[in-house]
Amino acid sequence: MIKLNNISHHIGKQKILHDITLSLPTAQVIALIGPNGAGKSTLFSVMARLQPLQDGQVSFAVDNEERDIVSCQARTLAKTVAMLGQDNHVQGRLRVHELLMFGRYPYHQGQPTVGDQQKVQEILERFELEPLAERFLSTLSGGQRQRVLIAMIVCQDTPYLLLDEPLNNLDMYHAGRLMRELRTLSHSQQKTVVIVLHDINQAAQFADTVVTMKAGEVMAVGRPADVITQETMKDLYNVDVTVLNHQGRPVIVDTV
Ligand SMILES: Nc1ncnc2c1ncn2[C@@H]1O[C@H](COP(=O)(O)OP(=O)(O)OP(=O)(O)O)[C@@H](O)[C@H]1O
Repeated sequence: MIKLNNISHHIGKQKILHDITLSLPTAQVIALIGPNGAGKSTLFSVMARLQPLQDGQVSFAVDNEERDIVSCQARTLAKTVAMLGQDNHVQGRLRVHELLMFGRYPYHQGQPTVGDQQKVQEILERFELEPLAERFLSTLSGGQRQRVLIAMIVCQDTPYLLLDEPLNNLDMYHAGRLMRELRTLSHSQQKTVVIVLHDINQAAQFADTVVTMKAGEVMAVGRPADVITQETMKDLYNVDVTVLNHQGRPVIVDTV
């Protein structure tokens, strides 16, 4: 469980997050949706301690223990939550398998073990990255680089993953593969995967829970069928949609 308690956040004089209180269940795929500028990335960076927590509390439950992000040691936090941001600058002179090994740093601290190598190999296979393993990052396409970055985050093997728009640059095949892989990780390895998505139909198809945000506030939390409605889409995005049903999950079509 992730517990967010009365989170508020300012940048300069502007209030970006307004008193967010939220409990997110364990072992689920949770989609965080909302319009540009709603505060989704800011919330993630506060949750992952990339920005200092100004107001409120954030904790991650691990083995009946609540890890508060303010008091948690850096190494413990790195074994608790991994985050993929939107702007990822990677050193181009690294090979793909070397970047994945970076994800193991909290465990090996610079001295990889056989176990770390096995983990990297497992993730290379799971994400169909073996053909790229020896390539330098600077030689990869945008989508390939994105897939490698996500694989590095998964190598970190944390119980909580925060992925900010992971489907950026991914084609239809790789987007679907990634969402299925994340669902498997979540349901079979009890990982909690929170994903910012702009593709509402991906959220509708793969999320167990959808959280909607607008203007720094959480508007709704629930199952896709309950949250992704004509009214919610109008309220969030000011678009008129038709909501269809496919195997019990909503599918939206822009009807403007
Ligand atoms: N460094 C900054 N300085 C000033 N304002 C900022 C800064 N970073 C973010 N903001 C503002 O905070 C608000 C929330 O931004 P944030 O990036 O969290 O939104 P988002 O929901 O992730 O948006 P998007 O879907 O466009 O990625 C926006 O109004 C943005 O302009």
